[in-house]
Amino acid sequence: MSPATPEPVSTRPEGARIGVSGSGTLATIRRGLSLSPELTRGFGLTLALAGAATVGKLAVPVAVQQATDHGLLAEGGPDVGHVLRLAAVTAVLLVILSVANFLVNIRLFTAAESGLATLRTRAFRHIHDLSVLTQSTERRGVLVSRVTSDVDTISQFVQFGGIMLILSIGQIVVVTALMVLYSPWLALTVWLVFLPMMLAIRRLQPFIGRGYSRVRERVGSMLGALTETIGGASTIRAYGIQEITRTRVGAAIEEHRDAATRAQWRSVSVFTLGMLTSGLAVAAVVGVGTVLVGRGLITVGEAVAFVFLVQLFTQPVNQATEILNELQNAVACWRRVIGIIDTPADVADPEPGVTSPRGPATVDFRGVSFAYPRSGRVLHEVDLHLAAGRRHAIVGETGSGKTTVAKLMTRLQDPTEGSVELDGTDLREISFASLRQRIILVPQEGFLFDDTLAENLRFAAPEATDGELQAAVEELGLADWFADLPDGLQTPVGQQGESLSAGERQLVALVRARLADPDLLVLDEATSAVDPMTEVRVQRALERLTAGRTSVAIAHRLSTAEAADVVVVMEQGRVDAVGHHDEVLASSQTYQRLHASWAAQRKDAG
Ligand SMILES: Nc1ncnc2c1ncn2[C@@H]1O[C@H](COP(=O)(O)OP(=O)(O)OP(=O)(O)O)[C@@H](O)[C@H]1O
Repeated sequence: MSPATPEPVSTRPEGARIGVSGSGTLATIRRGLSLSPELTRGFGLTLALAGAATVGKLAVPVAVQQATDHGLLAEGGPDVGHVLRLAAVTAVLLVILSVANFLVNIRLFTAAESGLATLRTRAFRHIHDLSVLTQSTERRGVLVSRVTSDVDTISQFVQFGGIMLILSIGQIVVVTALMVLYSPWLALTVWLVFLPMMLAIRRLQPFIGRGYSRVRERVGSMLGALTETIGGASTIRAYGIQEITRTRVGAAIEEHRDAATRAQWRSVSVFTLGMLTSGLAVAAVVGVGTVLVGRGLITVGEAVAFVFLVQLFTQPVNQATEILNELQNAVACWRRVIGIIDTPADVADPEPGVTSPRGPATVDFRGVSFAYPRSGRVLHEVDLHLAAGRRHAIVGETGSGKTTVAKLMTRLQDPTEGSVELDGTDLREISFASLRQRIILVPQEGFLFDDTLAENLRFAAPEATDGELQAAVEELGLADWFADLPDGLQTPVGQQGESLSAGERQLVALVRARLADPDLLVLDEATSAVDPMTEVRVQRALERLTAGRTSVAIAHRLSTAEAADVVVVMEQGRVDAVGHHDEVLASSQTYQRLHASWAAQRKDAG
């Protein structure tokens, strides 16, 4: 089999896709609650307060019945005193009920906000623990939407829905009990009118739930499309592809609108059904109630109280349907957030991890093969030794596996087969903290945050004083560049460093690496051209940075390969040759080809 042919390999769950939890509704709620313990803390008291408030709602219909039967229609004429006393007691009860309601709301808000902040933090931290590869299987916007808008939806449900669902059911039971007490026949009438609607809603529920799940997915895709477009604004403008981009974003927004409209349609239909049923129930109560009063089976007060009771019955029935919608929606979101938390961190911090002692670093690849998910092998049984304190350059055609080697060396990914060792210890056994002290990857485009230069440098050494930052700059021979900056260390770098030139951003990355002071420095050499003055500065800084340190550069320039102590030539996922520039130039046809093409380019440029 030729090396270029992808071989089927049994892969570990490298870069596992971030999925959606597949557990059932109850299991999802249970898991969701266990991930945010604040949600259930003190729930008993909240429930008791809410229960008292619910029972308190019966005060009005009971007072109406009592006032009618024993006040207005009292034997011997209306008893105003009795009615006023009843009104006073009811008013006091209503004040107590309002205070209880207020406390319930405050307690729910507080619990929901702190519980969901915990969930957000957990999900966010876990995204960070996932391998770069896993992260890149999802569009960034989709992940953002899971941590933000999905958690918001859960929050809406948890704040009101959860407890309201319990209370609504409680209210239906309590109201039914009072109705049966007043008149079993009228109670039966109300239930008979509502029963078909309740059954219909049960059948419609899954349908509504699916609608909301689709809305959540579309929110994620829409955010994904929007963040990509905003992040790639300059490329879009440069290639004049605004129209295509607008169409893509437009399509995502349109799909969301469509899904949201459908979901709302379903939910409004159920709501309307509820309204219609409650109207019919009142009509039925008035009709049947009049007959029953006429036959002397119930009192006038009881009949009037029933109109209020129907309302107290309708409200939770309608509310319960709405809350069930919200529940479906929240469970869909919970599944998505739990999906993040349950995605295995395939590049995990070992427990307990070994601390690798500082000092000159050697690296060994032993029979390393690697396959990306859904790709064939891209590295084939690579054996490689990198000697301490030497400058290495990895060269090869595009796609030959240079970056993959760098990712394995820095443990951004683990090998599918074989092992990578640092001073004889498998990288998988070394704690992240120790690894990050010893190995640093300087990417082509180091990420800069929208802050000052000093704060961006401090990402490598949070404790560093301004003096130490300044010293690092000087050590790399960049004092002249620094002197040119308008505000020195306090110069703002702009969003993603856009206020600096590409070359200056490379310099910042090198100073960061100097501050981190690793034993092994892995450099993805920048391919973007910079002005000659900055180029000289970059080269000078690189020379100083790599002096006496084990370094590996993914070399895109002939000069880097020529200046290295050791050149590693990659060819279609295998190591083709290792040696000094002169040696590999003599022995490797791949290197000869690369060299010839570089030399031609240099001649053209000159
Ligand atoms: N995330 C990924 N998923 C699937 N395949 C990938 C992924 N990243 C890289 N590859 C494939 O792995 C192979 C090696 O890629 P790698 O980036 O290591 O090559 P490279 O030599 O660094 O290339 P370049 O010089 O263009 O950066 C290529 O065939 C590439 O298409």
